[in-house]
Amino acid sequence: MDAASRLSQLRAQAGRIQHTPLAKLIAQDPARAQDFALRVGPIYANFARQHYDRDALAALFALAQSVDAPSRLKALFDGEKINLTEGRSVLHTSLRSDLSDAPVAKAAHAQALEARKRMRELVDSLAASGITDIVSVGIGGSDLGPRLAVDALSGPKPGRFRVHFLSNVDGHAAQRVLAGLDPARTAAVLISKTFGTQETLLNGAILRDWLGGTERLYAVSANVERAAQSFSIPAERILPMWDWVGGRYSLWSAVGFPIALAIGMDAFEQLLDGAAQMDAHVLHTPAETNLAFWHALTSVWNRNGLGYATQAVLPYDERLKLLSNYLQQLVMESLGKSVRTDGSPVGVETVPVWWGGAGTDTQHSFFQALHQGTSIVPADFIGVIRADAPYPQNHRALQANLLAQTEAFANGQASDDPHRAYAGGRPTTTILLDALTPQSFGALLALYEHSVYLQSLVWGINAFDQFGVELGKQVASRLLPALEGEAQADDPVTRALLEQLRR
Ligand SMILES: O=P(O)(O)OC[C@H]1O[C@H](O)[C@H](O)[C@@H](O)[C@@H]1O
Repeated sequence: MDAASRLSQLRAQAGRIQHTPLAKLIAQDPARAQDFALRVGPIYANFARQHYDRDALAALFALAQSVDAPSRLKALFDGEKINLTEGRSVLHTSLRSDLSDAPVAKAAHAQALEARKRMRELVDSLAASGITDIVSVGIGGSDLGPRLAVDALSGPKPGRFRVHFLSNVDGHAAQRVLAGLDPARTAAVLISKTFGTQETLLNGAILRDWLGGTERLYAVSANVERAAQSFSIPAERILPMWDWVGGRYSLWSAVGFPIALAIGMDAFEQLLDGAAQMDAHVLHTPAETNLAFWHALTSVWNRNGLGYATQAVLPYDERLKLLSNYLQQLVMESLGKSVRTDGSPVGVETVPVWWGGAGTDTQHSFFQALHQGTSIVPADFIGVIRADAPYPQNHRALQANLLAQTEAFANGQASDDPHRAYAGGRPTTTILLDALTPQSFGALLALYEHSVYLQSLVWGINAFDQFGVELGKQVASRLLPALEGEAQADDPVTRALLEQLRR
């Protein structure tokens, strides 16, 4: 049976068990509490509270085999041009791992090591200077990963530098970031794969003028010439990236320069080691015991089997509060497609809307809807076993809440009063990190990356292009003159709005 038929049969599979309460599925097969769980290094994940059974899982693993998922994973690591619409290799794994003998992957790994050496030298030279603050200017993939990593991994003690992030083209963002900073003690890193992104070029110009010149300006780009020309930055202060790294997969490259400045180069390399550990697991482990396969197939089940339209990510750790922002780009920019790589319609639903936030705060905002709303929202709960904060009673309370929520979501609670009844049947995966370290954090992000790629294989879509974001950019550049002068817009509604904006 081909993948398309297997995919469309997931609905029938789901129909078989959809009306069996999740709590009953678990009670009928209590061994799933152990059997539906995996550990990979510092990460433990338990899928027992997903609304499937062993037969459904068998169908999902058969689906993965029918798209040759293991050999296509190898194709990614080997640097085959799997980004078909742009004719590119996709080698973010070569930034942290050396798992392939293919010459193109070997060459990419060598380039990555060389860039890392230069990055260490730049970190050291900045550390030896009088600079106290770094402003990282970038957006999308050139912002979200470093911003998350710095927030997650900066310890309670101040590091060598304070690292600030500037992404939004809204001038209030620049105003806020620069307030209180001293230009004489600040350096700026302009990060842009293309060096053609409007937001980054405008904010970069603000930084250059505010710093009073280009002396403390650094850049990271795949377009070194453009970076050098447009901002007069000398080559020794520009770190490279390459067209074989997608923006949303790039924090492992020199795009991670702000991470290395915030937590140190050694800790940055530990982050890469954690991702490398996950890479080796995902590449070398059979699907049935492979964490990325479990994660990806669970997402496909919730989307195409059960038909759930959104997915939440709920870290029970304040340090991971930006994870949902990061995953929104990783997952939704990668999988937000309606046509297959050959241009034909996908024929099934693809990416759900990803959203979330940190517990326990979110319990007091949107959890009501998750417990009793009419839409069922599958969720990844992420907890940390060992706390590093000095308040053990708070950590126990945090963990109790995580356990309580996932249990209540699954089991619900009957009541004669419909207002006080909980239907249950809300599926969750619980992911636990031994501790939040650069390694475990790197492994976690690599897990999500691989899960995204595996989902794209099942749907037959290209996870590595993002043409959908281009149209808005084109229209914006057409409309800019209309805001600056008298030019008119063709669209009648835009014209009416322009009249208001020009008042
Ligand atoms: O790194 P840059 O070239 O400046 O691109 C920054 C971002 O902008 C684009 O709109 C893409 O949608 C993102 O994938 C990319 O990460």
